[in-house]
This record gives sequence, C-alpha cells and structure tokens, in this order.
Amino acid sequence: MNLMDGNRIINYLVETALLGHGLKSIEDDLIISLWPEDVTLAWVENGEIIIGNISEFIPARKQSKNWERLDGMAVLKNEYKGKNAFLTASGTMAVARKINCPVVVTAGIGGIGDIKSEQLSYDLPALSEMGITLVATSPKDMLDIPGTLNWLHENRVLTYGFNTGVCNGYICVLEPSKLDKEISNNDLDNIPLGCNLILNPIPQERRLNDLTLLEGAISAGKNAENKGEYYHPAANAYFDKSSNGLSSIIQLEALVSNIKIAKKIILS
Ligand SMILES: O=c1[nH]cc([C@@H]2O[C@H](COP(=O)(O)O)[C@@H](O)[C@H]2O)c(=O)[nH]1
Repeated sequence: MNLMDGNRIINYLVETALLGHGLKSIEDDLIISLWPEDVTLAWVENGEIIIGNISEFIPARKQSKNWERLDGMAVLKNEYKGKNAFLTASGTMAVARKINCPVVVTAGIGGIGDIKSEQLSYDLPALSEMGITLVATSPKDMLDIPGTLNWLHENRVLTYGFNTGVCNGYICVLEPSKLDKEISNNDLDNIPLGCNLILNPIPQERRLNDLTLLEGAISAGKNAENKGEYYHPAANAYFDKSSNGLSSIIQLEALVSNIKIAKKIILS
C-alpha cells in the first residue's frame, strides 16, 4: 500500500467511484475549488492501493474510461493486482480496515434492488461487518430504500439521520423511511464506535423534482448492464445529461458536505 500521506494517522477516507466515474459534466477545477483541506482518498493504481490527496487523484479522472470500479469484496480478496480502479464505499471501507481508519465518506450507497450484479450491494455486508462509521447521503434512488434500511437494522447497523429522523431519497424526493436516531452537529463528537451509517440528506429544494428522470436513469443503467458495462456510471450519466449537470453538482456538494461531517466525528 502506498501511503502518500506519510505515516500520519488518517481519521477518515473518501471513496473515489463517484468522483472517478459518476460526475460526468464536472470539471476537475470545480472539484478542486470546492474541496476541503486535508482530505485523503483511496484508489488503486498499477495494482497498488493508493491513499492520497485530491491533486494526486485528479489525473486519474482523465483515464476513467479505462479504469475499473472495485468493491470491498474485491479488495478483501486482493483482486486489484495489476489494475487501475476507483473504489466504491465498501472498497474504501476495506482499505480503511487495513489502516485502522474508523470513518469512510461517500454519497449514494448501494443497497437492495434489482440491479443484476447486486441484488445486495457489498456496501451492506461491509457496513454490518467492518465496524466502520460510514457518512453517506442516502441509498441511491433506484434501490429499495425501505428494504435496504430494514436489512441494515436487522444486521445491527445503527442508522443516524443528520438533522432528520428519516431518509427520503438521494437526488430525488421519495417516501420517507425511519432511521434509528436523529443527530445534530453537537452529537458528532460522541458517536459510539461501531457499525454506523450517518445519512446527511441533500436539502430537498436542491434535489431533482422530475421523477421521470429516475425511470430514464434506471433504463440507462439496465441497458449498460445488458452490454456488460457498469450500471451506476450509466445511470449517473443519464441524470447528468437530462438535468443539465444539476444531478452531478448536487452529488459533488453532497460528498463535500459529508466530508465536513466526517471531519467533526469523534468516536467513543
Ligand atoms: O457514478 C457512480 N456513483 C457511485 C458509485 C458507487 O456505487 C457504490 C454502490 O455500488 P454498488 O451498488 O454497485 O455496490 C457506492 O458505494 C458508490 O461508491 C459508482 O460506482 N459510480
């Protein structure tokens, strides 16, 4: 593992699948201008896990077409030898485990749905088994969000809502599902160590209000899957195009907002 950050203790790690494959119309400069200071990300380059900062990561976005996307199962099985790959939330959690980092940051997580390769995204077992606190926005809108939260609750993952008691969608506004506990800024310095999912929603007025876009994104994802390509980047590209880039901007803002929460977390 190449710890570009030297040997300093890393308190949280940010995933790279969204930045690498998901934010189609977002220029590198916009990411850099919104990016908070002192943030470490994880990816795989030339078969090695890299932990580095945003300027070390940005060149990888130029080659994203040729890069894979690896989840936590692939990382645990060391299936990254010889590869270049972005890491999903669970992929980043597996790396975090290796370096004793207790917190990971993402935006839209996987879950339970009818996406072929993942009736159950590895994000869920990773959450229930790795003892890591994941700061996210919501399960993605095309998934069964109530079913996903039920699975987490049945598998001893504590779900927290940041300034809310419910989860009502990722970039769309959907039906609310109850979370275990509502927390606010003042609670972040006293989160019990364990299998925790903190959901920090995108403000409702920033989200997409045309639900037909969700149907289009689902069929774009399914078409990609039938061609042997990745579902989520295709669904995200559809959202991006049909919302004139708004879907990508709000996902980038969500990731940055989740990083700001992670910075304040103290586990006890
Ligand atoms: O455009 C994208 N957005 C988000 C992701 C990632 O998708 C993962 C969930 O994917 P899956 O359902 O395949 O496990 C999340 O952890 C996130 O990292 C992605 O790959 N591409």
